[in-house]
Amino acid sequence: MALLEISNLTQKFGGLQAVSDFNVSIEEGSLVGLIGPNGAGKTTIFNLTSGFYQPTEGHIVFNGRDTRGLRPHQITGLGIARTFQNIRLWHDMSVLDNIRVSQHYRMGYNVWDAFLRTRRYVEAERGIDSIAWDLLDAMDLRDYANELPKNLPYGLQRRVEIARAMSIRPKLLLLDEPAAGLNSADVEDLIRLVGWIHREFNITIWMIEHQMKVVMSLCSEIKVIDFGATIAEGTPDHIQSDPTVIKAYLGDENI
Ligand SMILES: Nc1ncnc2c1ncn2[C@@H]1O[C@H](COP(=O)(O)OP(=O)(O)OP(=O)(O)O)[C@@H](O)[C@H]1O
Repeated sequence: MALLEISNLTQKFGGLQAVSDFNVSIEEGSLVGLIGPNGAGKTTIFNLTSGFYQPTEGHIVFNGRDTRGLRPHQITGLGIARTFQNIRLWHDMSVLDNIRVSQHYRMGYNVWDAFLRTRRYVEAERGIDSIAWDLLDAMDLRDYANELPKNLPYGLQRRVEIARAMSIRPKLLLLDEPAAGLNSADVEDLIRLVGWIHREFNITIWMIEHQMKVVMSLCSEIKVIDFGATIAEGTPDHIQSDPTVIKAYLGDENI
């Protein structure tokens, strides 16, 4: 059984059909790309998968469970973490606190435990700290633990955002254009980082990306959409030479 099974997914915004009968089956442990021209519906598919929108039609089944009706934090609880096209960090909290805070949804203590500083509270907080420091070490961020993200270069902010997503120990990591806004050295770092995370944590990754270099170096399979519908799928080599894909990106006159 696939880890993520999306069938007949359709999303309408008023008269606009942003996603149209979209299907995908993502196997556990794979690293899969989702590409397509601007406005093709990629982020909408991620927003549906992570519970930000409820689909007009269709089903999203994650780890055997239909996610319809679940709120984003419940979907996070099932093991889906994501990053955003425009980095979303708490810029006035330290890097360490950004990573700590995302784990609180599963802290296992209530407000009275926190108020009375019970053993349950102290142990849960210790666990959160230890995961956060382990991740900072693993992702070469320890030196920046006490910095505010807004004071870091963009490439490091992206790294912090990925570390924060990883702090919930997801089964599936959704990366929405992780290379957006990065310079070429940072793109190389990102390729290394995502490849390393995939291997080290044996995690399933689904990635939207415009930079072909990133997609082609990392993904074993790619799905291409245009106007909300799948137009091609296959290996990077197959996709690169598919005339339908070239036409979608460049228009008829360039073929
Ligand atoms: N909340 C919304 N309300 C209305 N229309 C929306 C909404 N979200 C997305 N759309 C529209 O749906 C279409 C698909 O948008 P989406 O952001 O999913 O595309 P995308 O493939 O991620 O594009 P890009 O590569 O530029 O990020 C676009 O026409 C967009 O304007």
